[in-house]
Amino acid sequence: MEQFYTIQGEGYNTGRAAYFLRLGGCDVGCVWCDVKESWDADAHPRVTITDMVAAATAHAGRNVVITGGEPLMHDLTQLTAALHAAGCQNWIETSGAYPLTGEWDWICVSPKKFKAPLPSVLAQAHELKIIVFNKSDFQWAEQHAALVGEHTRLYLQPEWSKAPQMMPLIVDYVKENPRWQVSLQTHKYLDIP
Ligand SMILES: C[S@@+](CC[C@H](N)C(=O)[O-])C[C@H]1O[C@@H](n2cnc3c(N)ncnc32)[C@H](O)[C@@H]1O
Ligand SMILES: Nc1nc2[nH]cc(C(=O)O)c2c(=O)[nH]1
Ligand code: SF4
Ligand SMILES: [Mg+2]
Repeated sequence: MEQFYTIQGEGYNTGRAAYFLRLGGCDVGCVWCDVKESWDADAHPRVTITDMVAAATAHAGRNVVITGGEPLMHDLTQLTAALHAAGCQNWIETSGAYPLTGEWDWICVSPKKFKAPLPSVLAQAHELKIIVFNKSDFQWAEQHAALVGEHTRLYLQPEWSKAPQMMPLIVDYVKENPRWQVSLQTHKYLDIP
């Protein structure tokens, strides 16, 4: 759908330069999704793997974030192998609703109520990033934290439109439950892609 070189705004790798490949297509249907224009894969031009790798390696950075849309609706075996061959670190942003394909250096799973994450994907997550839209999401977060590995980093990120109301609750929750960390969509505050 789109490609851009920016700073990873969210989660564990916040602040690091990364080239983003946003793949079209998602059927998860989050009511608050901030890229609904990604949902229809056919609305976007097709780009070859060769062109994606060339674009991703045309900058100084070698971190690549594959996101979407839901990137795991595509078989990512060939794309991630080509990126690795070109010297890239492959990071994914996924809801976990589809089986994991591809070779990954960092897996961020952000599970959704609208389409359940697969236990096999949760088990491989380096990072669990829960979007907090209302108070009940803390309990929901704990249910998913029980399904990830013992070393998985745990993040609570406010849904953007609810951040003013949810942020005080997230701050209190993290102070009481310090195995969780705060994640903010810092790129939105910085007004960068
Ligand atoms: C647009 S999604 C694409 C990747 C994948 N479909 C997913 O949901 O993880 C990228 C990240 O943005 C988060 N996100 C989407 N809309 C958001 C919103 N309104 N507020 C906060 N985070 C949001 C998602 O939870 C996910 O972690
Ligand atoms: N800067 C920046 N960081 C991000 N981290 C995850 C994003 C995404 O939409 O997947 C995203 C994004 O859209 N921009
Ligand atoms: S899974 Fe990701 S891309 Fe799909 S609707 Fe939800 S936030 Fe948007
Ligand atoms: Mg985004």
